Amino acid sequence: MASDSSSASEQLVLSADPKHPANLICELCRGFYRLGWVTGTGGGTSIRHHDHIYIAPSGVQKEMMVPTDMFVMDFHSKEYLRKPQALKPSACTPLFLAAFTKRGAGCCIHTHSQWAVLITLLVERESGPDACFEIEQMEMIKGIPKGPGKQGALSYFDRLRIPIIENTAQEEDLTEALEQAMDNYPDTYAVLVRRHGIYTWGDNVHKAKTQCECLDYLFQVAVEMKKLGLPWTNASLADGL
Ligand SMILES: CSCCC(=O)C(=O)COP(=O)(O)O
Ligand SMILES: [Zn+2]
Repeated sequence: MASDSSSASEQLVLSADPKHPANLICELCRGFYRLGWVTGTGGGTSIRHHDHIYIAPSGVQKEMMVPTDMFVMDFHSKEYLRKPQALKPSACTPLFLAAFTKRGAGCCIHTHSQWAVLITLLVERESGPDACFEIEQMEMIKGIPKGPGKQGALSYFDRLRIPIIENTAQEEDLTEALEQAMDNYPDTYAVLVRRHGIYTWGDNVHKAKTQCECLDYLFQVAVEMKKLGLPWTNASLADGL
């Protein structure tokens, strides 16, 4: 029979509600796996629900996870309230925390999408604060909000800018650069990681997921445009790029 403390720990993740964060993370990751976003154990997602942060384990097949695999952290103390035995929390945890603390996000998604990776290789600008992917006059730009504290979404004629940071040997070592990119691009809801993928976040799960879908669509279109010699922005059209 389970002890009181182990059953209290299970209560944090066991629910018949499909919208419970522990159920949602498993369901979302199964969908993301089918899109090629979280294959080979890479990528993942984390949800903040009130004062609880739900975090997947590290190095596991993200499409095979069950709710009892989830770690739960207290948002304020950053103490783990639940630590499944023999598992480690995702190496992406400090990056997810940056989205929750610096941006007030309710959900953060990390993908290893090949379209995101290709975009980081196609952006010609050098590394540093100016390294960013830019695109305009694409319908799916309208799926991205204008910025934290701003009303509404970008318009078709707005230019979408997604900063790019350089990859590091260890996932957690990306945290400082990700936070710097958030400061340099106060309106951004995503940061690309060169030769690695993307971190994107939203106010809630629905927004993080749909924003991630819009971005991935734009990255795929942009890669195909590049192959056809088509410019991503009017400025590059004027420059003859
Ligand atoms: C082959 S995946 C390499 C690690 C990585 O980039 C990643 O996103 C997964 O981290 P986790 O600790 O959640 O497995
Ligand atoms: Zn990764």
